[in-house]
Amino acid sequence: MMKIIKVKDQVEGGQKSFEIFKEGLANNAKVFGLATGSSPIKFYETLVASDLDFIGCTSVNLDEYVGLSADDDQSYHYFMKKNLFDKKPFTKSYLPNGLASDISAELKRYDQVIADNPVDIQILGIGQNGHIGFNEPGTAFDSNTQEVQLTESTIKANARFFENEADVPTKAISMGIGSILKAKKIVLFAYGKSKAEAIKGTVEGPQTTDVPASALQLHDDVTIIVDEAAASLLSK
Ligand SMILES: N[C@@H]1[C@@H](O)[C@H](O)[C@@H](COP(=O)(O)O)O[C@@H]1O
Repeated sequence: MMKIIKVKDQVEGGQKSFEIFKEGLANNAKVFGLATGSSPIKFYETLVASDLDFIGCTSVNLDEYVGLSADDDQSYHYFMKKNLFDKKPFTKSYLPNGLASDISAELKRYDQVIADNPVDIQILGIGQNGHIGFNEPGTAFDSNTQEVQLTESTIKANARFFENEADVPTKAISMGIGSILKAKKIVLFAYGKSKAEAIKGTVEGPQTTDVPASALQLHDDVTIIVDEAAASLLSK
């Protein structure tokens, strides 16, 4: 089932998802699936300002760029440290290793991490083309962790975080859609007009690999937090 929560802005969206995390912790959730990008930033700020703590908990992130080290300030490792882990550490935090010399061994390792740490609550953003994690259009709904070639549109969209578009890595390691769907509960954020088409496809479109997030229709506990612009193409 998909539940849509319309919010006025990212601050309100952050508060709504904070309530979901808080309730999850109170109900013994231990493993949190985390995401990067701009959409969860206000949510992380809310967590940081709160008195919740994640000692005894585990985090598992969705993805990492290939070729960036954990201390590169464009890496997702760095993003998570800066926005959350430095202030609210988890007892154990996992991300794919973007510098792994043996990528296929790294994919296996990460699948094992996911199998050993079943996610209670998964946070997601969404790409303009409907990607979740870095699962671009065409990705099978039952996919495991994989190395992905980023599409031109994703590289362009993410170029805003880099000095030059040429600096954006062209590959990433991403948890698969099948793995994402195994989370008990999923919370997806989408803000702004550039996400409206993707949200329409996710919620009202057919289940199609052309819109990776439409796979979420297969899950029974998805909350979609949207602002007015991102919700603007929904029929209700
Ligand atoms: N791999 C990330 C996704 O996990 C994220 O959802 C997406 C949207 O980012 P933003 O929230 O900044 O729009 O960007 C990247 O591609």
